[in-house]
Amino acid sequence: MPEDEPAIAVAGLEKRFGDVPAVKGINLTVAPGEIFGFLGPNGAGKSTTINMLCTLLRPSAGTARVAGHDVVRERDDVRRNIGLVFQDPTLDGYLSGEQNLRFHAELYGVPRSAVAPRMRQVLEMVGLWERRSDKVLTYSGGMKRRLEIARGLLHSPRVLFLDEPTVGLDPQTRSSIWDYIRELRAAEEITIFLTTHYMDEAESADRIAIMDSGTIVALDTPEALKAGVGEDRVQLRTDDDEAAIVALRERFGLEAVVREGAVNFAVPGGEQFVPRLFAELGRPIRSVSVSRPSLDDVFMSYTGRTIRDAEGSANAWMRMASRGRT
Ligand SMILES: Nc1ncnc2c1ncn2[C@@H]1O[C@H](COP(=O)(O)OP(=O)(O)OP(=O)(O)O)[C@@H](O)[C@H]1O
Repeated sequence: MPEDEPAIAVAGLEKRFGDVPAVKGINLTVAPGEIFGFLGPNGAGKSTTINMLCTLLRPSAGTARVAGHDVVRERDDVRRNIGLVFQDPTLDGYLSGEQNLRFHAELYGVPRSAVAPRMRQVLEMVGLWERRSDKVLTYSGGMKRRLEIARGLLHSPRVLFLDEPTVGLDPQTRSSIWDYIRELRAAEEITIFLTTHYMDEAESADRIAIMDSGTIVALDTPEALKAGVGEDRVQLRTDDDEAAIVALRERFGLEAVVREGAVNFAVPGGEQFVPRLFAELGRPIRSVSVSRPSLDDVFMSYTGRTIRDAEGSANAWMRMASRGRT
């Protein structure tokens, strides 16, 4: 791959399943060595996009180049240069960790003399070298995910695709998987493209794209996206929330809602606003907290929904759809 070629370059990429436009003409470029997060609720089109980039699905229109090769015309070159860790585990539980990796090395034609040293390197990287001879069915969920990451790296790919690498894992294991992802980038200089619907995880990416209903609605660094929201979040605890909401509207022209047992609203320069709030609200205040916008707020500002609401409606839709089929 030439030095200045992006690791991933996507232009006008589309995928339709019959009448369903799953991906509606997206554009993005990922630089070599970047950790790029692809974020969005269920059904947004993340997996469809990643499947096209990995050559597992043929685009309906547009182009995508990965590691310097076209995903349609140079499929085998793309495949040789990418590693995949997908949502559904594909490890063989009756084989040891080491045997699972050997099998993969053969599939990918890793030169025989390179297999043993590389296997040790990747197993040490994910902290599984000591457990390499144990059957995979004795591993915890986090260990299995780490083994899959090691396997995805075995043939030294230029780009590693991780589709929801931490889904279903507890918060501690999720954070340790992220530690591995960051170490990996430092150690291997590879590009990492991952999907997630955990907003807190997306903070760890260099840049993120937020996808909703088949389109990219925002793409930037997490910091820039949050700064773009512009307003801070204020949580106010009072003895009479309804009266506080009326006072906020009448005195400051602010619209507030009750959420998590407190009055919530957004205002530019939240910290500077607090003294005015105490002086002018005209209602007793028990406590106030101010926070910077989160990626949840970014998602809200671009889509008008929280990611959880978006998932709720997608799930409700899927339940309806599956009832419709019976
Ligand atoms: N093989 C398929 N046939 C028909 N429709 C599909 C197919 N695969 C995906 N879709 C539809 O395309 C849309 C995007 O789905 P996709 O799986 O890419 O979303 P996602 O963002 O990855 O969601 P999740 O987080 O649930 O994996 C959805 O409406 C889905 O129902």
